Amino acid sequence: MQANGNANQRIARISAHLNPNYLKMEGSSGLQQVSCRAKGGAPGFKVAILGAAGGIGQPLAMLMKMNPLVSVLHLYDVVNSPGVTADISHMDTGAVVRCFLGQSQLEDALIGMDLVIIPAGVPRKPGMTRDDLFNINAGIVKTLCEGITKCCPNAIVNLISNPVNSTVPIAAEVFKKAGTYDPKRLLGVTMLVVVRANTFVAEVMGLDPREVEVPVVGGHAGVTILPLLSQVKPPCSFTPEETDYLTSRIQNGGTEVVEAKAGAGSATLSMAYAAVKFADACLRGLRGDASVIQCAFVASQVTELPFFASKVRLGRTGIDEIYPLGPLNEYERVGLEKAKKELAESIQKGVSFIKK
Ligand SMILES: NC(=O)C1=CN([C@@H]2O[C@H](COP(=O)(O)OP(=O)(O)OC[C@H]3O[C@@H](n4cnc5c(N)ncnc54)[C@H](O)[C@@H]3O)[C@@H](O)[C@H]2O)C=CC1
Ligand SMILES: O=C([O-])CC(=O)C(=O)O
Repeated sequence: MQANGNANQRIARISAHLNPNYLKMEGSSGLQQVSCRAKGGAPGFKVAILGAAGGIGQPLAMLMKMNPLVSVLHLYDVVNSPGVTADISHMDTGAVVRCFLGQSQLEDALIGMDLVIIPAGVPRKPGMTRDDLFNINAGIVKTLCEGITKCCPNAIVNLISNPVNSTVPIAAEVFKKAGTYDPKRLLGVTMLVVVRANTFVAEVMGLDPREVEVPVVGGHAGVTILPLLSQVKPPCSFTPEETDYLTSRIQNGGTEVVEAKAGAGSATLSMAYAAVKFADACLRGLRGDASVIQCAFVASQVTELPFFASKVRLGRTGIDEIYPLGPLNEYERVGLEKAKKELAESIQKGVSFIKK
């Protein structure tokens, strides 16, 4: 009897994580009892996704469940996280998946996390800029970051919500206010523009995109996105027409998807791919792998601006090193000045949102 009692308690505990309403549901199947005897995940990192039921959140959750470095995956949203969690939890990979629904469960979702990925917030519709999302997404990011300060102040934060050029400064100010700010652990995710740049350059040059590396610096909106085509690996030389075409296509890749989706949102699938590529790099850094380098929008002294995207080396405590921009050609120097002007305003807007 005692053994059955313990087993039932285990069933209830595990099932409650999958679906907070489970305890109010009728019956429990034999299959659920068997699953309760499982060990509960391989060794690895604990990752939370905030906004896990969204267009990015769902494929991102699926791909993180497939990542062997993840042992525990917390899926938090203000709607629909039970369905997403139930679905993903059936995948026969190592990570244990747990559901968190609504503001009252935010802190539980965050306790003990090593990495928090934030794709929460509204996406663009045709005709909008990323900055048009500020009014809604700034408040969402502020609330989520307040939760991080309380529950996992040492977690690495990957911030996806737009406008990244302002939401990263917002997050930094929230952390500063709480006394938990560590600039090495806060990273704005600009990986998607790198992924696009690799793809578009490969198309033009007839290369395999997996073998192309384009550094993209600056920020994550319009002219603040600055691909450094003079530093592409393998070394490529572009005509002025190719340079114009590639720079413009990389800067407007997000808008290309927003227009193609015609009101149904912005990039979600390529973004989930990029977010996982970036999160995996952060986890490999945390594990102690050598030479894990990616571009990200971070607190920086590479320019006179307080935040800037450039190549960073990831390590056991987040960012280990931020690389200088390297030699720029005249085209890139002009682009850099334009990028800095717009970036300065977006950064200030984020800072003022918290300081006001
Ligand atoms: N950094 C980048 O490269 C990219 C950023 N984005 C941005 O990512 C964000 C999300 O995009 P999608 O997933 O397409 O939007 P979506 O609308 O499909 O999903 C957003 C999710 O956030 C949730 N959410 C809203 N308020 C929340 C809160 N307070 N706490 C937790 N979750 C909350 C919603 O319930 C929804 O499930 C947008 O701001 C978008 O602009 C999109 C693509 C690329
Ligand atoms: O364009 C958008 O609104 C979403 C985004 O940041 C991107 O796809 O790069």
